[in-house]
Amino acid sequence: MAKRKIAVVGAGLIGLSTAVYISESISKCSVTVISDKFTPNTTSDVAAGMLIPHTYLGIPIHQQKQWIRETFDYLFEINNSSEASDAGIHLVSGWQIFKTIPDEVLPFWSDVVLGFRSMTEEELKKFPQHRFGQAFTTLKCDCPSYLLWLEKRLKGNGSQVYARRIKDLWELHSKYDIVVNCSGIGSRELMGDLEIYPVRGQVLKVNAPWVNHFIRDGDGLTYIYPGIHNVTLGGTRQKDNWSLSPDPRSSKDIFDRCCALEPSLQRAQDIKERVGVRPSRLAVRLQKEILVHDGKKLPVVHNYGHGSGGFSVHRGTAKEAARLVGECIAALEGASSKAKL
Ligand SMILES: Cc1cc2nc3c(=O)[nH]c(=O)nc-3n(C[C@H](O)[C@H](O)[C@H](O)COP(=O)(O)OP(=O)(O)OC[C@H]3O[C@@H](n4cnc5c(N)ncnc54)[C@H](O)[C@@H]3O)c2cc1C
Ligand SMILES: O=C(O)CCC(=O)C(=O)O
Repeated sequence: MAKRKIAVVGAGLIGLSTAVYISESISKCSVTVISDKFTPNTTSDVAAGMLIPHTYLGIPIHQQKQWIRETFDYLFEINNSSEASDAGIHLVSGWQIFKTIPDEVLPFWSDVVLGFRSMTEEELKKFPQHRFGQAFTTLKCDCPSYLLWLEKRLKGNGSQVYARRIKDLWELHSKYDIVVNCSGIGSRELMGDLEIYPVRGQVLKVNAPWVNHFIRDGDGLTYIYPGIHNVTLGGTRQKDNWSLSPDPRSSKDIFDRCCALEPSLQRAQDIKERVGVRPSRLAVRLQKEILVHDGKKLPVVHNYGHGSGGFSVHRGTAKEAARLVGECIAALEGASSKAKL
């Protein structure tokens, strides 16, 4: 049986992790990643890389929890292997703090991360403006390192990677049997999907190696995430804003908010501004679609719209996309056997 040719459009966290999952789990296919941008120039490169879930209002909680758990387990295995440093994966402990007691004292993902508990009164003394807090250990990655690691894995198993902008997925029809669309915010134009919208995020990457614990304000706007090479200070969430230029006023505001939580950051050095546009959608679009032109068909699997939580669920959504690709291959095999009869 001939190998089925799969094109994956997009080389962010979602495209590369989906391509890796397909190439490592489906034997009867060859995988090619096609993208107009690669690391270090994708939204995924800007991500803080914290496994800290964001709720998708349009997806059942049990489904989201499964994606988070699959992602946590996968990254935890990398963390415990000799690949950890190359992949940029590490564990990090810290606090999520709240000015008022949240509705969800025990979030649905509390048994996925490690050692989840309420903060003690003693711990809360460090944050006089906050009344409640949660302490836990989760996984974090240095996203540019992880993207390079995923790309290396792909090339190592014989997959191809090409730079090209796709105007219409149908362009890929003559060369590929199945297309997997992981174009993130690019799907707004590529698919004409107006349900996906940009949410601009600005962060600072600073040198402050003495900061070892993460601190996240429960409102999701202010966070301090220590990583391997730097500490990420966030952030902003600006709906319908496409600007990739850093805004100096936002940088000052971020810095001041983070210093209010961790005053030692006043001594931080080498401050760099980074901006990304989150591909936000009520629900991740994870589904099959058959494109039809002049009686010819092209099966497409969509995997885009991960918003603020792409890193936290990427392995789970990659697995689901690969399952849908498997269904497309089975349908193509069924159609070609019927044609031979
Ligand atoms: C400031 C910030 C901090 C964040 N922190 C976290 C975090 O800590 N934890 C977390 O879980 N998530 C975080 N996120 C969210 C996370 O970054 C996204 O969910 C994730 O990066 C989305 O990945 P993606 O691959 O879909 O998109 P992208 O990284 O944007 O990749 C899309 C790819 O598709 C390509 N493409 C698009 N259109 C076309 C086309 N027409 N032809 C060819 N190629 C095309 C692009 O070039 C690109 O390679 C953060 C986001 C921001 C902005
Ligand atoms: O929300 C967080 O705490 C992690 C960073 C993030 O996901 C974001 O800024 O979108």
